Amino acid sequence: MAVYTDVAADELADFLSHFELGELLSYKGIAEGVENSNFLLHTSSGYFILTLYEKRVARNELPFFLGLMAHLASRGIICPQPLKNKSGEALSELAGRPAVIINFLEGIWPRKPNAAHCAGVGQALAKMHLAGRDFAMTRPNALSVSGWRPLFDQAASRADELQHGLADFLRAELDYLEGGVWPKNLPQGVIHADLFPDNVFFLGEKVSGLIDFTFACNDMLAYDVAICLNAWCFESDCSFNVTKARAFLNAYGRERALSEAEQAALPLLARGAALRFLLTRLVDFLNVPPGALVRPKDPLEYVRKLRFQQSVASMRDYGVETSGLVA
Ligand SMILES: Nc1ncnc2c1ncn2[C@@H]1O[C@H](COP(=O)(O)OP(=O)(O)OP(=O)(O)O)[C@@H](O)[C@H]1O
Ligand SMILES: N[C@@H](CCO)C(=O)O
Repeated sequence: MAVYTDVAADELADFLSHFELGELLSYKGIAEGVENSNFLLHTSSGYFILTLYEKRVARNELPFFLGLMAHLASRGIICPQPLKNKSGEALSELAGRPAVIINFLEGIWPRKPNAAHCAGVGQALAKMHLAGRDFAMTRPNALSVSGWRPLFDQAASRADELQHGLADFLRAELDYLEGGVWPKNLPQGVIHADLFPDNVFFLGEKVSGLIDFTFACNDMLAYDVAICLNAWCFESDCSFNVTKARAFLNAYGRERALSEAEQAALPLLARGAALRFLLTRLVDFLNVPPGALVRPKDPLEYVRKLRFQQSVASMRDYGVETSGLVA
């Protein structure tokens, strides 16, 4: 459960008195997520989500996330909307943390995504990329290549506690990706940067909403595709599923065709994406704050995914003939 910061009932009731949300009936910490503290609120007006932003989120970045959610919604993307308090502000403070209340989205995230879910997320991701084109604010990706070495340095001395040789494996991959191979001239835009299954809600096999824009930023659009390829197209034993990859990539390509350069770069971007999540998971695994209610995610899952991506030569290994996707 991700609750790093506890909130007392009287403190919450006082906070809610600044909103037009009626009376607090009950609230509970949400048993999912690893980044921020989330609570489900039940008030006399309905259900809402309260997020207290934690370590990886700087307060001055919150207007970007909140503005993006409003922008995407105005372009037809279903995502939570921040609620304004009686003073007209969406961002306030609770228990010493930046705090936002958002509306509750219907749907559930898929515990075992199938090919239809993968197609759904492919289409939704491309639509989000298109909808983000005219969003005026920008935020650099703090967790792109230059952000990985500091994570590695935090974890290197203890990495082998998880797996013998892990520190050397990570160092070699980092040296490679930092060594000038990372693409520079691919199409850029607003990316979600964390569109894992637990951030995509479905009603049946239809996407009903995207959540958690905490890592959204400006970066290569194909990097977002690579993140999803890793997050959606492997089985629980970490074997790659070409049927899911084909469904995901083709659905993405029908909304926004990947250029030849993007396709050529995808295996490399997927290596980088695997390393990025491996590193944050490793740091989190080794540094669970005392008293926090959180279930850290498995770093070794991403070792296996990274090894697979290191073996990929081209889009064919993802089960896709390039012609259908080229811009
Ligand atoms: N708008 C919403 N409507 C319904 N449920 C929500 C909403 N926002 C969050 N949740 C619930 O809270 C959980 C955690 O939310 P979220 O993914 O934003 O947290 P996080 O700590 O930032 O997670 P992550 O580890 O994915 O970065 C979600 O899996 C979902 O169950
Ligand atoms: N989606 C991330 C956690 C949130 O950043 C992971 O699975 O490692």
